[in-house]
Amino acid sequence: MSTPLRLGTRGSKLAMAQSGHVAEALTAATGRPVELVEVVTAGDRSSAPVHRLGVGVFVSALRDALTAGTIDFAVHSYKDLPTAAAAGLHVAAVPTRQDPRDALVARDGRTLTELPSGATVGTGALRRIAQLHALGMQLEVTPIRGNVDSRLARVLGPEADLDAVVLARAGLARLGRTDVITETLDPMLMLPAPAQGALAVECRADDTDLVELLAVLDHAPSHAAVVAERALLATLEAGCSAPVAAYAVVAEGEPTGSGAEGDVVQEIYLRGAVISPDGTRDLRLSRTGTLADAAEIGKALAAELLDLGADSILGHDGHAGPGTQQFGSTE
Ligand SMILES: NCc1[nH]cc(CCC(=O)O)c1CC(=O)O
Repeated sequence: MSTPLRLGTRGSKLAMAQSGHVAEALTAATGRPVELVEVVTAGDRSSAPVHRLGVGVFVSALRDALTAGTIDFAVHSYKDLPTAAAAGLHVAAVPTRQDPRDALVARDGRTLTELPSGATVGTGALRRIAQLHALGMQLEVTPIRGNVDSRLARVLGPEADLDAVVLARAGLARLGRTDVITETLDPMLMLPAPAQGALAVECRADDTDLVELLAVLDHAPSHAAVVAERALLATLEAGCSAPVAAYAVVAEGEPTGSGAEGDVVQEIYLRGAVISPDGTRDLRLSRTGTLADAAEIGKALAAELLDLGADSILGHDGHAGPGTQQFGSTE
């Protein structure tokens, strides 16, 4: 029996669930045993709003452990990874992505359109806050943080103080809690975060045997979708807590004309959005291309959004943007 591979993971229920799935899948595919090693990150220790903690709060300690060699590989929620490449590290696989859409969990089984004006909706992400305001439903959007259970308790628990919360469907799915969802939100209304629902399996770039081994976990269409979404995010120079949304769908396109073999080309459809936190400015565009051009599609869509003024929404042009305004109050 070979020595177990050490898989570094955050200790939250969600992180443990997703790392456990990856460990099982790797052992099933390769026969290699995997042990989970818990690593505490700054994001776990602080209860400040995520957009105040800075990029990478959930991943830096895991990456430090990888670099130091105390773990062999790590599983991250891909949307929590900063877009800047990490020196010496490599994303060796993106497993099949979960449904990336956001979910509404509301009292009395309500859907979004059934929420009365003034209904209180909790969410921590600027992207969701912005899109909830953009609906023009006069919702009272309340910033919340914490793990999935504590967020659900704000609606479902004995001390419930909110009418609804919005959170990633993927997180609920990994915890086996999709039963509480009252509506899975249409991406045309609530476009997900870049890479939401996807995992990144990361190891040291020079650990070539492991890079090769982990590749069995990769799902090419999921990987390409994430590449397109994150190219958009990186080109906008925005982080995981910016009011930027992107969602790529990979589908088989029309067979290309003459090919006797009837080549089926995989097409990628990317939609991106930049929304001001108060919802008054809302830029949304989409674009299609081939799978091989995933990164270029993301960059091109970001360039189009910048042409429309995304910069001023993101605060890169010296005007007030998310970095310079105050959020966190009940708007
Ligand atoms: N920002 C927190 C976070 N990071 C990853 C997930 C779970 C969903 C995923 O893996 O994309 C969540 C919870 C949420 O957004 O509700």
